[in-house]
Amino acid sequence: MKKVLIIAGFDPSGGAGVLLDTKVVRALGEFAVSTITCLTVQTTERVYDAKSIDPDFFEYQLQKVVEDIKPDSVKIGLLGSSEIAVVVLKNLKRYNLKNIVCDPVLKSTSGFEFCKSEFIEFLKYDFFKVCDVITPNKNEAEVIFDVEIKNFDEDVLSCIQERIKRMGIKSCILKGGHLDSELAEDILVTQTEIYRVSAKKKGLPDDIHGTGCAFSSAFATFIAKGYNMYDALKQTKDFMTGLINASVKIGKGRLILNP
Ligand SMILES: Nc1ncnc2c1ncn2[C@@H]1O[C@H](COP(=O)(O)OP(=O)(O)O)[C@@H](O)[C@H]1O
Ligand SMILES: Cc1ncc(COP(=O)(O)OP(=O)(O)O)c(N)n1
Repeated sequence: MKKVLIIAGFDPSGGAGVLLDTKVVRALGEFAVSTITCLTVQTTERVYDAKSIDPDFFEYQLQKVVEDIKPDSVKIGLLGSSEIAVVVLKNLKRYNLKNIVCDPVLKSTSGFEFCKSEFIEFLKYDFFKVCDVITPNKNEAEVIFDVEIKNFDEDVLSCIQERIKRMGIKSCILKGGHLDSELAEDILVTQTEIYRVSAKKKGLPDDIHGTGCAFSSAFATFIAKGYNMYDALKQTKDFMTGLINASVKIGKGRLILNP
């Protein structure tokens, strides 16, 4: 059995964060171990607050689990503070962890700002370099690459490809859930290739909660299974389409995924 290390935040409603991530890994037949970076007060309607775990305590948690269980891939979700991000970066290097998939969660769809500007600079110029792939949505990609995105046209993609080379980022999957289009298109941009997958969009762009968390966990699981990036993306897209089509309403707010 493959092991996927989840480094992410806690959403008590189960619609995002480690509760969803671990369900995704399990649904794909592999084993998730999880470390929690921060706690949120959150429902299917919105994020109310977030509080980081003490960085030393978080590091203790991470080191002990990694010394016990060697992961086949790592999914990084909400980091929540520069202090936690510094600890994660230090330990990714220290334990020489491989197959690192980072979902750069900056702001919730309901508008809650998870991080400050100096934290974003740290991610851009120090953290992303050690990741094998980052998976920003439209809004995150605009902040990370300093480019306005109305759609994924050739000009936008070549601009992003040029920036990932300049910033030393190995590869990036641009997620198109928030674009105003009939298709939900996701694009893998490496330093040399551009590869697209798409599916029909269900409902309105922001109707479903947790899609970014599920996407990055599924992708990390397919990488742990040994798929290359292109096949992992195809598999992830099929898995996501099934999950999204079966999304459920369990609270007063957005639909959630139930892997
Ligand atoms: N309404 C939708 N219909 C179909 N696919 C969607 C929909 N919303 C998001 N997706 C897909 O879910 C995944 C996560 O994308 P996105 O919602 O953009 O990320 P995030 O949750 O980080 O904002 C992508 O594969 C995207 O194409
Ligand atoms: C604890 C926690 N982690 C991540 C998110 C963001 O979830 P995501 O799937 O990226 O996007 P939205 O559901 O906000 O559209 C979160 N809300 N909480």
